Amino acid sequence: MIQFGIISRKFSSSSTVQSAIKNVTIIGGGLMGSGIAQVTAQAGQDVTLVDVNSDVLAKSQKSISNSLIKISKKIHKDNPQEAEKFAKEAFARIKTSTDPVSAVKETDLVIEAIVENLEVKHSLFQKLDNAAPAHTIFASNTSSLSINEIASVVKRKDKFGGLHFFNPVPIMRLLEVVRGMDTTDITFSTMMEWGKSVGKTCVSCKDTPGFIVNRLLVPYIAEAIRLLERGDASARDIDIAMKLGAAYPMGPMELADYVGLDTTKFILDGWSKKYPDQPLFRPIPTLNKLVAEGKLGVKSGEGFYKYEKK
Ligand SMILES: C[C@H](O)CC(=O)SCCNC(=O)CCNC(=O)[C@H](O)C(C)(C)COP(=O)(O)OP(=O)(O)OC[C@H]1O[C@@H](n2cnc3c(N)ncnc32)[C@H](O)[C@@H]1OP(=O)(O)O
Ligand SMILES: NC(=O)c1ccc[n+]([C@@H]2O[C@H](COP(=O)([O-])OP(=O)(O)OC[C@H]3O[C@@H](n4cnc5c(N)ncnc54)[C@H](O)[C@@H]3O)[C@@H](O)[C@H]2O)c1
Repeated sequence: MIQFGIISRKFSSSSTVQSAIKNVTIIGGGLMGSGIAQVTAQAGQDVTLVDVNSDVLAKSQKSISNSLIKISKKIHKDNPQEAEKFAKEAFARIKTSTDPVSAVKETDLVIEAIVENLEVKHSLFQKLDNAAPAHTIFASNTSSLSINEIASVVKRKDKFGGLHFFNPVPIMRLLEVVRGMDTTDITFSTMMEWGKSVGKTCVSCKDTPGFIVNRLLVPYIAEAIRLLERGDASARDIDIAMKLGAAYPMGPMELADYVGLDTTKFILDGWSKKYPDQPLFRPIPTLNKLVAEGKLGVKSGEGFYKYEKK
């Protein structure tokens, strides 16, 4: 049975966070950014969700609205009016924008959830560093890049860290909070407290490839794709095996489709370039072919499986 951290937790942020973080800007309105915006708004904080693509923002607003309706019915299961009010109020706390620079002018925390590419993240953070107030904390939701390398282009390295959420953000209860080499104690504790304030259980990890979860999960997914590639078992049988034999909620092929095959490929490509001697990180022709064909998993309607387009 899935347990909702957000339900069992009272929506009272700790006093430190209440005074430090009132206004949060999420850059990247895709799969992860929309979920992060939602949980932040559910916790009573004001959010600006930014994407360069206004169509993405429209799609995100729709998915946030649907998700909020489901979640609010669970939180207020005996009170439909309260449920409707909760969903409405949370939705109203989320503004959208296509301009990252103006969106960070009055924010306390920026969480970046754009494409998994170091150069693109650098270019964004350089612009934001000049535009955001001095007190603003910057965090990246990167799956696989080094927090120190992302932070290398900003002046506020002491106010930079990793906040790594899991998909689907409104449901998954974990948040990995990552300290860079220059992250100060106050920045780190504010990030931990903020994570708790949005209903997540926080674990901390050094700035090491994949932090905790992805260092274990990505090689596992990669090995599953290699098993398929060798013709040892079908995608369906690999998934059934891991669900029924290891009690995983999704099999590795389903999970790769869910995470996004492009994101999975970006992670492996980055790691194999950086650690060429590690066989677990080597590129996988089957994965590369699917991505080249635009088969990115659930979000594109096809990956290892076919999906109804949303
Ligand atoms: C790569 C990155 O850096 C890191 C990562 O994110 S790695 C990926 C981590 N995520 C995972 O491993 C996810 C594994 N999968 C799961 O936990 C589950 O399959 C799942 C929670 C996604 C879906 O659960 P499942 O029982 O299979 O399906 P489903 O019945 O559709 O959903 C369960 C409940 O969650 C709800 N739900 C699912 N997604 C939701 C969302 N986004 N918002 C609100 N509710 C949602 C459903 O409505 C359903 O509610 P119900 O029980 O009241 O009907
Ligand atoms: N997919 C997952 O399961 C998952 C889980 C945890 C972390 N992450 C990480 O989160 C980040 C986002 O992943 P996602 O799956 O949400 O990707 P996504 O492709 O769904 O969304 C990324 C969004 O960023 C937007 N974007 C790109 N450049 C931008 C810019 N300069 N300014 C503003 N918006 C910009 C794109 O238009 C797109 O909508 C990546 O770093 C990824 O590694 C992904």
